[in-house]
Amino acid sequence: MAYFPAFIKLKDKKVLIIGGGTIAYEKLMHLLEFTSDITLLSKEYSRDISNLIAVTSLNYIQKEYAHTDIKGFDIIIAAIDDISLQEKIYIESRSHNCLCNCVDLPNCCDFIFPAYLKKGDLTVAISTAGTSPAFAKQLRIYLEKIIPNSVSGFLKNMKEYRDTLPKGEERMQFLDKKAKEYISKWRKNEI
Ligand SMILES: C[C@@]1(CC(=O)O)C2=NC(=C\c3[nH]c(c(CCC(=O)O)c3CC(=O)O)Cc3[nH]c(c(CC(=O)O)c3CCC(=O)O)/C=C3\N/C(=C\2)[C@@H](CCC(=O)O)[C@]3(C)CC(=O)O)/[C@H]1CCC(=O)O
Ligand SMILES: NC(=O)c1ccc[n+]([C@@H]2O[C@H](COP(=O)([O-])OP(=O)(O)OC[C@H]3O[C@@H](n4cnc5c(N)ncnc54)[C@H](O)[C@@H]3O)[C@@H](O)[C@H]2O)c1
Repeated sequence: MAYFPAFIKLKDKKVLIIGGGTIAYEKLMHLLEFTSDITLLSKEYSRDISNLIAVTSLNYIQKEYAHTDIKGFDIIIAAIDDISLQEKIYIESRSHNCLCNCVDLPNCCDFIFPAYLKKGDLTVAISTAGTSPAFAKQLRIYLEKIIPNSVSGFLKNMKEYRDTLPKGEERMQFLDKKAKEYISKWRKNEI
């Protein structure tokens, strides 16, 4: 079954990434765009992660994972190169009030990472339900090219209208017309 697309507010959520290699770094870079309350736990850290730790105030613990290390975290990402440990962490997470993502085991994921692009307040997220992460990535690259950067300014104006115009049918029609006009200009390469 496909995954329900939702946008999660990470404010006040404690995130734990277990693992300090290539994939942990990728997940970390994506999460850092949305929250800074991230703790890393790993036996060893890659050069990229070590460099980041040196210049930011990321919490990190250098140790082998032990049962109960996930306690107190709301979101767990098991990014170790040990599939049986990923499964153990997932099973353990069932008795905690948290969401778990295991990077090798789609069946042991309460949520999966989409490929996404951000332009101002626009976020476009792409999932293939785990069928082809490579395709999700390439589609993201394509959409990044075709979605105009001006969309962030356009959305700022739309926010201003919503904040100032009185709610109701008239405002709804006005906003719909503005959105339609923007997309129509975009399609004619006029922006
Ligand atoms: C989108 C993206 C987001 C991100 O990482 O934040 C993401 N994977 C990305 C890249 C990527 N991952 C892989 C390749 C190699 C080519 C290929 O296999 O296609 C590439 C391409 C590359 O790196 O170039 C290999 C891979 N991935 C998973 C497995 C395990 C398995 O499938 O069993 C294996 C096999 C490992 C092995 O080889 O053994 C699993 C998952 N990967 C997901 C997300 C989730 C499903 C997303 C969806 O709905 O499609 C899910 C289920 C879980 C999760 O990670 O949350 C990010 C692109 C970001 C971007 O650039 O925009
Ligand atoms: N989901 C995805 O998008 C995706 C994409 C490609 C690969 N993968 C999978 O992700 C996994 C990780 O890949 P990688 O390239 O980051 O590996 P890596 O070897 O670069 O990193 C593994 C990290 O896990 C740490 N680690 C291992 N066992 C540990 C333990 N018991 N306690 C604490 N830390 C421990 C290591 O110290 C290391 O930092 C692989 O199994 C790979 O198949 C997932």
